[in-house]
Amino acid sequence: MSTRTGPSLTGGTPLRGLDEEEVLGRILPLFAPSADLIVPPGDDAAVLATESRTIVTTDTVVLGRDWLDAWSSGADVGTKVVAQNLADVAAMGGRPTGVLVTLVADPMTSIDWVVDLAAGIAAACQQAGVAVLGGDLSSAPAGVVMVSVTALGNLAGAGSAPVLRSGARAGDRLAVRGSLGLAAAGLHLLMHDQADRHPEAVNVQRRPDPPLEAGPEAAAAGASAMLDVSDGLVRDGGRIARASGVVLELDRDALREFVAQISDAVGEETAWDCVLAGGEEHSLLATFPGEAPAGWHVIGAVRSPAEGEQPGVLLDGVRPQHSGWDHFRNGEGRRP
Ligand SMILES: Nc1ncnc2c1ncn2[C@@H]1O[C@H](COP(=O)(O)OP(=O)(O)O)[C@@H](O)[C@H]1O
Ligand SMILES: Cc1ncc(C[n+]2csc(CCOP(=O)(O)OP(=O)(O)O)c2C)c(N)n1
Ligand SMILES: [Mg+2]
Repeated sequence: MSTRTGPSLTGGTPLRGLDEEEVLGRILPLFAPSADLIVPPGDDAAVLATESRTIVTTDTVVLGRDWLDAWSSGADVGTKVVAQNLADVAAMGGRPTGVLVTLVADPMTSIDWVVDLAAGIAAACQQAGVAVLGGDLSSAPAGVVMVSVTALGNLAGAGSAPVLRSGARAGDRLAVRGSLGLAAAGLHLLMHDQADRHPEAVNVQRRPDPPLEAGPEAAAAGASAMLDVSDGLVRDGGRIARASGVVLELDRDALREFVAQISDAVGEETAWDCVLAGGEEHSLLATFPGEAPAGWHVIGAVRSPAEGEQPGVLLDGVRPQHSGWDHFRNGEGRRP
């Protein structure tokens, strides 16, 4: 059953009924002008005025791997791929400034879907005060649609340091800003045709809304390490642990409030899986040498590994069996 609103990927006029200029003519007017954009989209490259060190990151979504047409509209896909990228900028302690967008699509893809995608990208960028700098269009074999976004950002001030994954130290507090498990619960409900059981979770799966302001705030408050939770709390926590050479001790009691938000909709056991291993949340996970700033939930602590112990994540002292998301292991495993 389709729960998507908006135009479907197929139907109506296909891209192959237009030329590239006509497609761009439908898309480019949707993007808001920006005072910092010295040369806007339309020339060989854009020129953006910047004041500080530049952060740059990229993330891609693929039809069938990251969304299904029955679940998500073009605007949902555009909102999500922008959010994923801006969360990576925030997780370095920076503020996003601009995005580049590449669409690679089967020529049978509907122009109405593409315009809806661009509208989602435009709205997400406008909400975050981010300029669309341009992008690229290319065609793909039948059934393939892919959207890739590259985001730029600034560190708070000239000479200011980014917050890396490697700075967590024994004695730090581990804290999260934003929700945990909602996007995964939403995915679970969409897969089981039960979207009406938790509309908010389904909305987070379709349109994550990362706490972007909290990234630079955490940096200013002295965060020692930070990342956004894209592949699951245990998996992403493991990245901080290994990069920093520490053990992250998760406190099960502190995670119960996140489980409680979804357990009625998906059941207690699945709710724990969603909180510990659910991807696509794009909340921020950070370590702080002192008190965590207001709005952050302390969910654990950082300690040095015992002799012979590997860096990693423990839940109430036990290594959780949650592996989280991996594109190659979770993919369909067919030979190309
Ligand atoms: N194909 C690639 N070529 C070069 N670097 C890559 C490639 N894929 C990922 N990386 C880099 O590896 C790191 C981890 O990537 P990823 O797991 O996608 O991070 P995130 O979850 O923050 O998006 C990032 O620094 C990213 O830039
Ligand atoms: C059709 C479909 N299958 C599976 C998923 C689940 N899923 C896709 S990507 C992902 C994890 C995060 O994606 P990734 O591109 O690795 O983000 P990054 O870590 O690079 O930020 C998850 C849980 C989905 N959203 N849609
Ligand atoms: Mg990535």
